[in-house]
Amino acid sequence: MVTFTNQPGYTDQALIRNFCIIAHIDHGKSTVADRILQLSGVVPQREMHDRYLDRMDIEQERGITIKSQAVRVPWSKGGTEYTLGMIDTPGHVDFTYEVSRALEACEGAVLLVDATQGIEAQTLSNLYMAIDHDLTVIPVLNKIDLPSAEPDRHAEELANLLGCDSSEIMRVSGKTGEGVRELLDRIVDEVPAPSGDPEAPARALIFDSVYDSYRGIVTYIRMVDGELKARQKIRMMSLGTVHDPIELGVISPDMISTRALGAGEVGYVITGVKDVAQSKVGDTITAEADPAREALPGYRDPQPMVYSGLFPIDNAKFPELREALDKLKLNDAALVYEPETSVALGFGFRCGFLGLLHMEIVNERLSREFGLDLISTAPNVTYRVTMEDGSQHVVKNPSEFPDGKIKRIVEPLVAADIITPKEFIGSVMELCQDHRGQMGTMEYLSPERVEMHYKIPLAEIVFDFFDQLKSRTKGYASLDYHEAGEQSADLVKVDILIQSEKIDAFSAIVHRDKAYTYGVMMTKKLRELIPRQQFEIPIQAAIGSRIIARETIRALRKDVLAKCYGGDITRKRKLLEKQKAGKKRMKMLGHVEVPQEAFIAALSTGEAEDRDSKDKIRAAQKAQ
Ligand SMILES: Nc1nc2c(ncn2[C@@H]2O[C@H](COP(=O)(O)OP(=O)(O)OP(=O)(O)O)[C@@H](O)[C@H]2O)c(=O)[nH]1
Repeated sequence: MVTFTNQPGYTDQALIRNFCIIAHIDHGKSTVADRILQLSGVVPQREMHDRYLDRMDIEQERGITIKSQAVRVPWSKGGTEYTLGMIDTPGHVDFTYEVSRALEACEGAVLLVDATQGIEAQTLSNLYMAIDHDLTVIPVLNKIDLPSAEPDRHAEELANLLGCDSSEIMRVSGKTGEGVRELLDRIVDEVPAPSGDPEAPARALIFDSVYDSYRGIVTYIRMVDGELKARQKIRMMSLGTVHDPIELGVISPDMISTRALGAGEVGYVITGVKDVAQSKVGDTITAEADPAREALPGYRDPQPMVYSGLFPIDNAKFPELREALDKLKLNDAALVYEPETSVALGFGFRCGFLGLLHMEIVNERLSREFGLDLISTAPNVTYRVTMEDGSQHVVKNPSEFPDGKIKRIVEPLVAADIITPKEFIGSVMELCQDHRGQMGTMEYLSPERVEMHYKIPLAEIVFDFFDQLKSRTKGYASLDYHEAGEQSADLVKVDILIQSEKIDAFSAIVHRDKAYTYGVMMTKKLRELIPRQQFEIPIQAAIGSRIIARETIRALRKDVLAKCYGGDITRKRKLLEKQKAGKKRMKMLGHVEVPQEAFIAALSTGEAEDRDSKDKIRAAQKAQ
């Protein structure tokens, strides 16, 4: 086993191969990475566990990769010791931005395809990204140990796509390790060594960072030119700040400090700085003594696809939420946020995410890593509204939806690529039509499978589209999408009123055709969730001043006649009249407190969470 501790300087650039593993979700990237770690000896047998590089608990529990992980592994071929910089990337469409940053740090990409499934939507999108970055692509079929694998068929499919011979497609099993040794040899042979200038002033690209509560910000870098030495002042080029690094090193698979990092190497820098504003993904690090003139191109900021409000359940925790978001942002460059206030939920942040899974993961990380209990409002996309008077509004939140005469509302569109077995073409078309999709072209990838292209409003795709696609195609279809302009649409804002009071957290912008369904769904949900009071509570859904749905929570009534055994009818009537008048007065004065659990349940889309919150509310009611 080779260790890098106390390595005097840096590795010879000609012996470095930096590559990433890219694939559709679940095609086995992390499993193949495990075998590479094992074969190269960087992780001893007794410490090995499945998906070693998925270091977060959420990743292990869900079995998906969320963060790219860079690790250095030694590999010897023909008596020469090479240094491989390997990056395991996520496969889900929400984390494409992670993949694009990883590609920037590599010269080669191993494109894995599950030999039982063949090419899927993210296989294509990741391949195109790798080609865009001029990377050498090594195509590999994985899971060849499975009895249902059809390596010959899928090798043909992949060869057609890449325009190569099917004999060039490698075959491996991440499970048994078969073929992985040959894959590493091929990486050494085919992936070019980094081409930076070792003599030039130092330039290193920050491709990721993380907040460590003991050491402060840990910055992951790819050295492009020159070298950085430990204890030499460094400068962040876009921020202009100068730091004394307290440690430089490589990850193999844990952090190992080195005396220097040279051109082509992937490693980390710790400056001891705890202020999160001092580190920016995409920035260039240079040496203060001999600074580079020009920064590296960096990254394009990702555009959030969906927005949602995040509010601490305990409003006093607002400053903690701000701090947590600042720290999380270091490790999740795609997260954006700005302060927001809601009448119903208090102070919070309007956050932008790349999709619903991203939103779910951020929520979960805030709760696990920072111990925050949060309510998130229903997600929505960004709209542009033009008024009759010519004024323009960008609406990221239903509460920003302008009152008055609207001339035009524009919504974002995505180009969706769906790959499906041909027997499901009809169901996919139907689903896309239900979601206001416009069909584009359709291509056969093989006689059995087609790729369909659609333009669909983003708002239609981010919510339940993927689940429905999976259920209609028995799990066989895959989806990828990217931004594709805008279109005008007939959208309205639906408000929810409880006791005639508008509850801002429940407002939503929806297509006019779906306004009624939303109104009915929300009012019904709230009727079940809000505890009964001494008076009757109307729950209404409205577009402007027009009510489109209504539910009523009946009043709790005391049996005022309980003590009247027999007796005079007029006496009973009097008691009932008195009760009625009392209820009327209460209704006018009464204020409905919507319990926090009701907010959480009403705003969640998951059935299970719904049930859970309903149970909690019932238990609370019982306890009263
Ligand atoms: N039989 C068999 N199963 C495999 C092989 N490679 C991966 N798997 C299984 O396939 C599933 C997905 O593997 P992962 O390595 O988590 O896939 P991934 O591509 O890293 O997934 P994401 O990072 O979430 O995109 C796991 O249950 C693995 O055990 C293989 O070669 N053979």
